[in-house]
Amino acid sequence: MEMPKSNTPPLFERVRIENGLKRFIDITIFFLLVSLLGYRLFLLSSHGFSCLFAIAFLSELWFTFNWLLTLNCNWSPVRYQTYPQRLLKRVEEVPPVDIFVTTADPMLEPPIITINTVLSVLAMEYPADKLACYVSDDACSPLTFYSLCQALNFAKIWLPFCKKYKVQVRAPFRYFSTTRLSSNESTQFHHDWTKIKDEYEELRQKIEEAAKTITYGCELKGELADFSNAKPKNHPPIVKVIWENKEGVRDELPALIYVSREKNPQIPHHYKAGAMNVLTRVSGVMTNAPYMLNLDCDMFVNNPDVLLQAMCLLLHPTIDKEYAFVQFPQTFYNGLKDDPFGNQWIVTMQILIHGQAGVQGPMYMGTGCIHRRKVLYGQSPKEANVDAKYNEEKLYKTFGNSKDFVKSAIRSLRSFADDSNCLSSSIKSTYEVATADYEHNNAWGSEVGWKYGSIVEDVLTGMEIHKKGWKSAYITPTPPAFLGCAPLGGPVPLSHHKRAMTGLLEILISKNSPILTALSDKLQFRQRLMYMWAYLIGFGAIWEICYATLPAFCLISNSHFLPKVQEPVICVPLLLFVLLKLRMLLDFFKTGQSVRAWWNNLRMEKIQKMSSSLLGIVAVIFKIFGISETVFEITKKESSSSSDDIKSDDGDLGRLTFDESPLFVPVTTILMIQLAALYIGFLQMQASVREFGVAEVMCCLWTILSFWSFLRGMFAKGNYGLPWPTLFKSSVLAFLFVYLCQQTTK
Ligand SMILES: O=c1ccn([C@@H]2O[C@H](COP(=O)(O)OP(=O)(O)O[C@H]3O[C@H](CO)[C@@H](O)[C@H](O)[C@H]3O)[C@@H](O)[C@H]2O)c(=O)[nH]1
Ligand SMILES: [Mn+2]
Repeated sequence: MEMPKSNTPPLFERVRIENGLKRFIDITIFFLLVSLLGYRLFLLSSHGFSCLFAIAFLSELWFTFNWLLTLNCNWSPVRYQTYPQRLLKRVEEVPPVDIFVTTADPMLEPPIITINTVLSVLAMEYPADKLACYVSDDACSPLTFYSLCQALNFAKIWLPFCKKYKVQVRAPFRYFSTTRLSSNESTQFHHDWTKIKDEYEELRQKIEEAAKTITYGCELKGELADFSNAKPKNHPPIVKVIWENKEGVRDELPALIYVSREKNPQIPHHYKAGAMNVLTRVSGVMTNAPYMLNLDCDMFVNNPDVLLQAMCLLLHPTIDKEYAFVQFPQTFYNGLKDDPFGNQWIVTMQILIHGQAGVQGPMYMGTGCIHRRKVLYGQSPKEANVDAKYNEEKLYKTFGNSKDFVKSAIRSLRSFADDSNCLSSSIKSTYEVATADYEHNNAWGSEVGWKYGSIVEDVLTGMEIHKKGWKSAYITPTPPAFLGCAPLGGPVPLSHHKRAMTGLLEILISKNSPILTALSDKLQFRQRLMYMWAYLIGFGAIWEICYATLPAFCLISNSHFLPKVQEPVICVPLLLFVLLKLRMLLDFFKTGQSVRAWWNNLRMEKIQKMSSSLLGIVAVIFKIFGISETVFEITKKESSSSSDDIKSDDGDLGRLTFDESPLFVPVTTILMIQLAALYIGFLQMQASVREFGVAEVMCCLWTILSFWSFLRGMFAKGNYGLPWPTLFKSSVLAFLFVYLCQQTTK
């Protein structure tokens, strides 16, 4: 525990997590890696230079370096314990919070999902007059706006119901699909429950019906008239106050505001980061709360106390100037059994991020995070005098030309509370700050707000905050704070991963790279290593691919790169292999997962490295050479939003499905290479022109086993089968590889 002593009990505790066994394993692995390097150097010096050994050496050098980075991330984990009950006794009033929900495409992100998130936000356990929910719609969709208006009507009965019965899950679709009536409850409850469920069902159907009639370009009347000429990528700003808590009533509804920033095809909009900056400004001129919580449209509030939890850290008297943001884990509700796509991130969220929390703090993950507004306005820790930093001219140069916004920014930076003003009266200023060219010639996206330059704006923005010397905290309450939806099936999980890898690598080569700014920023040394680790995940794919094709090369060209079985050094790579897999298995057991889940994650990790990471690298190379820009492709959300959600027992739900996406080509190619290598090795053995390379054969078999789903895909039909063009491209590439291997040995 690291808390200053005082007579009042603390609002939170920061507790070290013991992990002696893991440290021991990690260090052992490190020494084994070093021994392997030593062995490689010895071979290189005694046998002379060979390309094969050089590649093996470089790969192993990479693995060793990367292991040091991994070790750093896991070395000193901490967890936070919060006491919201004490907070309520201590403070007279909790501070206002602005909540941002982003959505960008009504097809990929059906409005019913967004409104469920919004409903869960409106129903949080927090004084309603302190909350305002801003929904950013990057598609300018009349359907989304219509759905929000309908959702508001439903909220008027949903909120009282939630508060009366202390409902935990306040996203209706989830609540009704996970709770059933039992005879223990009162008849009044039965009556209310059935009524609300019917109302929700009606709301859902209304939106479904509307989806058929309300489309872009159709004639719209009344409140929707503003959308008549709007095109998703070309339209003026639209800001609408759907609900305003006019009298500042505690038990009423929080404010709800719809924001669609202007889009102009000539002006870059910077995807989500751009949307977040507009939300920051619009909320600045409207409510200007000192704290901002942001959520993806599919991340609903699962624990209604989250804001109180976070306030335990943010309001703690002695550390007011330390924690810039509080991050909650990304947890998913639509997880399939045993995590077949390896994207539930359970080990990451329950183990790895605690490791990050033990240094300067967790990275910002883009959703489920509460920021201090003034930090995003560029403030550094312990920076007292705002007036000295900004003169009038500098203010406009930094924050842009809106008088009202600049005024609000000054108040934030001075930590002045804003008097509640009438939202509708500030509509005019919101239009001003939501224009597409507002950020021209000022500091938005560079010094203030969400940072531009990477499609993982979150990690970049968080790093820039850490660079100022701020810390961040990680809270993992039970039940989980927020729940989102992870992509299932087809190329979606892979393209999702590819986008992350592209974005991370983008930061590494940008001017913000923590290598370049090492002398001028306040990142702690270990925190810098942590960011390096994250940025290099994608890059590591190159070495993984080398290492996966080396054994195949050896079998084809009748050579060796690993020790023979009779040599005692074989223990080193063997032990390394076992320990690495065992270490991962221990993490899975510790988080209550099965051996199956471990295996699924293991193979998916390997598949991801050789597909999405590889293509991520390619995307970044294209960007460097100006061939194409990196794009934020929105992930398709599953819309299991009806209240009667029947869990499908379909055993094939977790099976990988394929299409002609280039993502599937590299893995298929590598798989074919392994198969060809085994076959050729076998033929040569028959002809007894060689000894048997046991280690190499084992490596090939391991890769084939990891790519089993692809092997099945080579023979399956329909969605489960690899399509002909993919098979054809891969065969050509594999054939080329085999041919080249044979050439080198001639
Ligand atoms: O032009 C855009 C593109 C996306 N979004 C929103 O961004 C969010 C995240 O998009 P999604 O496709 O779901 O991406 P994920 O990979 O699931 O998002 C993770 O990764 C992103 C980039 O690192 C972070 O911004 C997210 O918060 C984090 O959940 C969604 O609410 C979108 O509506 C926009 O508002 N405008
Ligand atoms: Mn998402």
